[in-house]
Amino acid sequence: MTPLVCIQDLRVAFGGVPVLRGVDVTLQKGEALGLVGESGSGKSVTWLAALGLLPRHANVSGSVRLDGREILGARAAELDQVRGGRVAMIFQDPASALNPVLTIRKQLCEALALHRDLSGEAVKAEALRLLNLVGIPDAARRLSAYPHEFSGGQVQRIMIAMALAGNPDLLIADEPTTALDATIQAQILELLSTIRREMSMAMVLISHDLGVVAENCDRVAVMYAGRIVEQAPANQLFADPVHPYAQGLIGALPPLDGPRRRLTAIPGTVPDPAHMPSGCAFAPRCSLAAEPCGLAAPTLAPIADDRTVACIRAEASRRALLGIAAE
Ligand SMILES: Nc1ncnc2c1ncn2[C@@H]1O[C@H](COP(=O)(O)OP(=O)(O)OP(=O)(O)O)[C@@H](O)[C@H]1O
Repeated sequence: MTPLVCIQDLRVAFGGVPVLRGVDVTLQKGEALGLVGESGSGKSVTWLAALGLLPRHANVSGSVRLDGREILGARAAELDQVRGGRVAMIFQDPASALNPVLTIRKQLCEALALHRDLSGEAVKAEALRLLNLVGIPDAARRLSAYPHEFSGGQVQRIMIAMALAGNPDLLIADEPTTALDATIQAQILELLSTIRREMSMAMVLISHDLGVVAENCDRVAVMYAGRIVEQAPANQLFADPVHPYAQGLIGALPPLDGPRRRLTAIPGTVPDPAHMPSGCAFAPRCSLAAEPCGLAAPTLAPIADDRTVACIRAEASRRALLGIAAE
C-alpha cells in the first residue's frame, strides 16, 4: 500500500550548517505518529521543509512523497493546494496564526473558500458546522466574535476548525497543547483524537510530553540531532526502547531499587549542529558507546516488524535494558 507520506533522506542546512542530516519517516493513511526528541533536534523543521515552509535561505534536499507524488520542490501553486488542503498544521501558539482584526466567521469562510468548492450559503453553514464540531459553545453567535474574545483553549479549538476546513488527510500538530493548562490540554487532545477517528485522518503529533504521545499515537519516531534514531509502534517503544537515547528519554532503564522512573535526565547536551561529532551524534552522551560508534553514523536498520533503530550497539542496549549480562 502506498504510504500517505514517505520522507527519504531529507536534509536541511541553514547557512551551510546542517540541521537535518538525512531524515527517513513513513506515515500510513489514518495513522497517528508521535515525533519526540530534545529541543533543536529538528522535529518542526522536518515538516516545515516537507511542506515548503522554510525561509528561502534554507538549503533543502531529499524526497517527500505525498500519496506517491513528489512534493519537495513542487511549484508554489501545487504546494498551496497541499497546505491547508490535504495537509494542515496547527501550532503551539494558535493566537499568532489568527488575524486579530477579522471575525472568526470571516477567517473560517476564507479558509473554506480556498480549499472547498462551496457556494456562499454553504460556506457559512460549513463554518458553523466546524465551530460546533470543535466544541465552541453558542457557535452561531460566536462566529461574529474576534480572536481576542476567546480563551486560549478556545482559540486552539478554532485553529483546529480552520485546519479541518480543507478536509485534510493529514494534520501536523506541533506542540498543540504546550501553552495550555493541563485540563484544557486533555480536552484538546481528546477532541483531536475523536476528530481523527471520525475523519480517518492521519496525524503527526510533535510533543515534548511523552505521556501525551504514548496515549495518542500509534507509532513513535525518536529524533536526535537531525536524524530519526528509532521508530516503533508506540506500545513497543515505551515498553522496550532500544536506542540508548530513546531509553534515556523514556527513562525505562529500571533502577536497582525503587519504582520505574518515567523520565530521566540524559547527561550532557545536544551537539551544536555546527560542530557535529563524527560517527554517531549521540555517542558522546552514550554510556554504551564503543570505539566504532565514533567512526560512522549508523543508519536506520530493521530490528523487528515495523521497528527500525540507528545504533550499532542496539543489541547491547537491549541487553542492558533487560538486565542481561554481556556474554
Ligand atoms: N529559520 C531558521 N534559520 C536558522 N536555523 C533554524 C531555523 N529554523 C530552525 N533552525 C534550527 O534548526 C534546528 C532544528 O530546529 P527545530 O525547530 O526543528 O527543532 P525542534 O526539535 O522542533 O525543537 P523544539 O522542540 O524546541 O521546537 C535548530 O538548531 C534550530 O535553531
